[in-house]
Amino acid sequence: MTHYDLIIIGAGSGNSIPTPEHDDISIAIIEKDKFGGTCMNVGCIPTKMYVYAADVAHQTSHSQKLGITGEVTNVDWDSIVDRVFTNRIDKIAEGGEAYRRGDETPNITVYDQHAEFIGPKTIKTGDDVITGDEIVIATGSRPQIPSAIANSGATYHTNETIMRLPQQPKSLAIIGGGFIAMEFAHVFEGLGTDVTIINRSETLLRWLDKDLSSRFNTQARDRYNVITNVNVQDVENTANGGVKISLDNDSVLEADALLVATGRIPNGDQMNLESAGIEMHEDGRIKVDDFGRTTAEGVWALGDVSSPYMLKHVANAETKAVRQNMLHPDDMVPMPHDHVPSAIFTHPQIATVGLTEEEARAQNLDITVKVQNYSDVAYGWAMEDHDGICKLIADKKSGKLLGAHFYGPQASTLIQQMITVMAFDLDVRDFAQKQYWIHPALPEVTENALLGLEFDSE
Ligand SMILES: Cc1cc2nc3c(=O)[nH]c(=O)nc-3n(C[C@H](O)[C@H](O)[C@H](O)COP(=O)(O)OP(=O)(O)OC[C@H]3O[C@@H](n4cnc5c(N)ncnc54)[C@H](O)[C@@H]3O)c2cc1C
Ligand SMILES: NC(=O)c1ccc[n+]([C@@H]2O[C@H](COP(=O)([O-])OP(=O)(O)OC[C@H]3O[C@@H](n4cnc5c(N)ncnc54)[C@H](O)[C@@H]3O)[C@@H](O)[C@H]2O)c1
Repeated sequence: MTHYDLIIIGAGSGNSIPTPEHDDISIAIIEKDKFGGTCMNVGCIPTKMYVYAADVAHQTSHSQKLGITGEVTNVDWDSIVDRVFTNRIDKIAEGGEAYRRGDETPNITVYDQHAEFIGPKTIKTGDDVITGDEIVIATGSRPQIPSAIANSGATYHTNETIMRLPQQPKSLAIIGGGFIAMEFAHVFEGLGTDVTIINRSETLLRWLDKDLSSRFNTQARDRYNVITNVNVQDVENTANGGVKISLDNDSVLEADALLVATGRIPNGDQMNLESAGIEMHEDGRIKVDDFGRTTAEGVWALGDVSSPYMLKHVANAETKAVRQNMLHPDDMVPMPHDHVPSAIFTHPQIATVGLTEEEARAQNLDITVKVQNYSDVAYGWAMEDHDGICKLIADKKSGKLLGAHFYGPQASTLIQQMITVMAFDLDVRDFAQKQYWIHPALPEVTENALLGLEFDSE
């Protein structure tokens, strides 16, 4: 049995824990799959590389409003897969593992089998049993598959396989109406696949502010075949290599491929945590306190396996906090969960931070709300954009921003200023007035939205 000063389970965000400050301690990193984890290998980064290709293809074939007639005459799926994986992602994952196994980090030992606890601070991985003074659990999450699909025996894909299909499907059925479903719907339709979205509830992206979700649902229904208020009852493989999907409204549809995007479950349930005194919430997340400590002394958790937010920027921020808290127990920082933003890289982009109008009203807050159209500013005219909006919600008395929601081109970039306003607790009246706004750039939509808020003191 080998003992380490620190054991890290999971080389997604966990691989960023060791810094030069750890050079003098012995560390084990246990990663059963690829270094880089979900974000690098099957999540944020490759999906956005596909999204970018889809953005370009979509814009090419939708430029008539600019007086340009474009046509996408060929999508070379193999070259897209190569660009993303062979030429970039796979090399980075391999390089990351080689670095940790190599001479530059001699204090680090890599194990490559599944890890589970067999007692307090004691882990079995493959044939090895190792112990650690401190342990960080950063084992992420995995796709959740509805039992009707899992038990059907039919072929289905998740984010882990869909981007590496041997060829682009002519038709794709997607189950789910959340982040992953909407990003892949755009990717595949943008590249020329017929996309059908099958959703359990009426509304896609239903947690969005209503002004955004209603726009999105209208646009999605124009672009995709959207079937809502249904559950999948059964799936069968067809003779031609596709799938036949039976729904509980008695309809049946066929597609070349099926993507399941119905949420993710934290991986703590696969780690025999009880044997180590590590407790979980009912929803499967490992319980951690404000500083990332689990219920077992010396054991920490971060990222999707424990966080209320399954987002990479949150996992990164939690990694920094846990690193600080392990190294400096007298100067601990709380897990950073204030004003967590997110962006959905579908078409159009959607980005959001803080409260929706519905949430603010449910809390009886005294609010001022402004919805500003992209089409009200000069750059919106340049883009001929008729759908984009910036919606801001602020406290009527204090001038503090409570929520910001962008729907349209560059939403994920435009929102950054509003994240800054919230993080630094700025008064939006000052923020609008006391800086230049480049003319005629797209942030003028934010400037105008800010100027349109009505405060009590005015
Ligand atoms: C398709 C998709 C797109 C996404 N896009 C975005 C985005 O655009 N922006 C964003 O902010 N977030 C995005 N996310 C979410 C983001 O990927 C995750 O929040 C983030 O990767 C979580 O990091 P983590 O370190 O907690 O887990 P992971 O990166 O999943 O790392 C966990 C690692 O632990 C390993 N592991 C698990 N169990 C064990 C075990 N028992 N023993 C040994 N090793 C184990 C796994 O193999 C994995 O490598 C996306 C997710 C998906 C699925
Ligand atoms: N751009 C980003 O930041 C990004 C992109 C992708 C994923 N993510 C992260 O990954 C997480 C997982 O993404 P996701 O899209 O799988 O989850 P999600 O929670 O966003 O959406 C899940 C969808 O599946 C539906 N659903 C759940 N169970 C179902 C069932 N049994 N049958 C039918 N439908 C069902 C839900 O109603 C919902 O529409 C996200 O919540 C997000 O945190 C982030």
